[in-house]
Amino acid sequence: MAKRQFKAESKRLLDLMVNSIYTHKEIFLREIISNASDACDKLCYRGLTDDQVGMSREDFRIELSVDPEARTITVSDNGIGMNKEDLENNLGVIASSGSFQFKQELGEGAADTDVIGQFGVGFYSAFMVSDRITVVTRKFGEDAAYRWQSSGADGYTINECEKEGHGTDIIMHIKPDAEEEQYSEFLDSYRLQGLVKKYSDYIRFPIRMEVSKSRRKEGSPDDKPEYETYREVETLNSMVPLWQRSRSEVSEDEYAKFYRDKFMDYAPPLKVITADLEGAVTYKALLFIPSAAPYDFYSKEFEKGLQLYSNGVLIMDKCADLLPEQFRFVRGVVDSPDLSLNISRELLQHDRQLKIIARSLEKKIRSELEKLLKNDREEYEKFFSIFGRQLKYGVVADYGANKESLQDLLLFHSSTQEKPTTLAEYVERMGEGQKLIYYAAGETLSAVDKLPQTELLKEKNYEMLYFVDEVDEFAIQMIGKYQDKEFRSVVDGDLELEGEDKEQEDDSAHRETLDFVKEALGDQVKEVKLSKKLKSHPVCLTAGPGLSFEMEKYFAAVQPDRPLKADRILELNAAHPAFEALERAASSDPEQGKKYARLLFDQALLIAGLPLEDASAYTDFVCELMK
Ligand SMILES: Nc1ncnc2c1ncn2[C@@H]1O[C@H](COP(=O)(O)OP(=O)(O)OP(=O)(O)O)[C@@H](O)[C@H]1O
Repeated sequence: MAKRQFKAESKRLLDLMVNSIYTHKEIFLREIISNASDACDKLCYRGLTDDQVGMSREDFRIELSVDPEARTITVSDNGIGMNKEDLENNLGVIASSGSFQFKQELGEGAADTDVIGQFGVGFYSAFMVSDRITVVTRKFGEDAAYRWQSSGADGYTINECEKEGHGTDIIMHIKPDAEEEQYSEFLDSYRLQGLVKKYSDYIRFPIRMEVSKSRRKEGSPDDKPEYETYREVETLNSMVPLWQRSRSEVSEDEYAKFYRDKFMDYAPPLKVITADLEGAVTYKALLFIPSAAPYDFYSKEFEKGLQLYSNGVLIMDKCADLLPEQFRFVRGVVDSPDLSLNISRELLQHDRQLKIIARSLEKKIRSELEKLLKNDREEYEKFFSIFGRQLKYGVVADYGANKESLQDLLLFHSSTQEKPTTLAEYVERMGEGQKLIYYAAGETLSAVDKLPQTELLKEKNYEMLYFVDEVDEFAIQMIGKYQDKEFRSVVDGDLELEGEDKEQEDDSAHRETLDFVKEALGDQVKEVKLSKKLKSHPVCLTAGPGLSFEMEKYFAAVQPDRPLKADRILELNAAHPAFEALERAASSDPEQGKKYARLLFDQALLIAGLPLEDASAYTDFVCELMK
């Protein structure tokens, strides 16, 4: 038969196929196997209403064979098969193929390789690894069989031939090795087995291949065992995906094994989440919260994402769009029959469906965490110690778009509680007169606990949240108010305690001293005032509203070339002997008074964990006092 030409557009798609980058080429097997599975499905479906078929689900199979000498890989199925007309219509027209339409939507030259890597491109992907493809096929219920052959863009031929039984053999003639592309690797049966496991493990018909195995020779002595290789047909795929089975049928051990194998984790997951939705979109999801953070979790290198399947066939290994940032630690799989390997059905529609799935997963994960918090506090605390920081980042991200949905999942250390507390629990413990939610931030719990600014609140038995994560203050500022209660930094803010005001009057009694200190320190401090918070300590530093010291430290670390500086307000304890000494020196020996002012300021910087401007001058002066 004369050679027939592909439609003009088809040639362009073939070009795209052949020139795609190498790492994506391995998906050809997935595509060919998916087609074989579809063909089995079609006949199986017909068998439901047509007695002639005489086959049930168990009778279908897909066979994979490889001939390294002839350089061929063959995928055979006993599905519906094709007649001449089908071959013309299905394998002669690539223009209807999904990736082609997609490429047209994107415009010339756009993201070619990603299209191929992430989505199905159908039968023609076999040309990425083959220089010739032969299809031998016989349609169910018909006598004639046909051989379709093509070497790519220059067209194809169809001839009648012999074939026993219905179904299709796809014979791929693998390209010779090129400089950078070792096509021969696909002729290695281990490599093919690996590809089936990776992409087609959940195809619901057995994918069988004759494989080499080794066994001990019968009768060989124990002390000198001899081995022989033999060939055996093996089913390569596990067929039933765990996520298709209902939760009650699967043991925790099975989930744990699946998780470890699939996500290469040595530890079992902290929590298993299953979701099964039918409606506007239908999907099943099997998600895991790991019991340890991957080493690169809080770095830019970490890639979030869920494995995306369409009816058991892997479409994307890490689909980032399915996971919101705050839950980026979740691993797992999502399978939706609504997503096709073929992206032809308008990419936009896919996008919309992905979004619906993502939104539904977000809700599901959140409600599972809420349940865990409510029902198994210990386990939740464990979870929070590993991934809590990510939830706080989630509060801050996107200008606080998710703060309401996340705020009740947060835990903080508390000055009065042994275990971390939620905001709701804190508010419930608040006394009648307490208007604000107090917090203190610092580098470690013990450093925060020793901050002089916490003295007064401790004395009055007020509870404080202790922040030691750099993101804590940002998260709290983003939340703004919780149950109508404002947050107030013990370190930086006015505590607004009842009966505080009279101390304010005393300021005037020491006005001269305070002005003296301000003048001595100049622009280094914004204000010098008497403290309402200090009890036994002589001095502390506060930042006032806005940027806090912990935020200043954060910015110094992440953008050292553009540091942001918090205001420095020096608070002095008028009841402390050090203040009295300062006051005396200020009037009798101003030079000495200036040194005292500097000394107290440096001490305040040290307590706040801020760098001293001149550390050696500070130590010199302390030594001088010791003389
Ligand atoms: N093994 C097979 N048995 C029967 N028909 C087949 C087989 N392989 C391919 N076909 C036919 O050829 C058509 C084209 O296949 P192709 O893989 O290019 O696209 P598709 O399967 O429709 O979409 P996708 O891009 O999702 O794979 C199929 O729709 C099917 O009708």
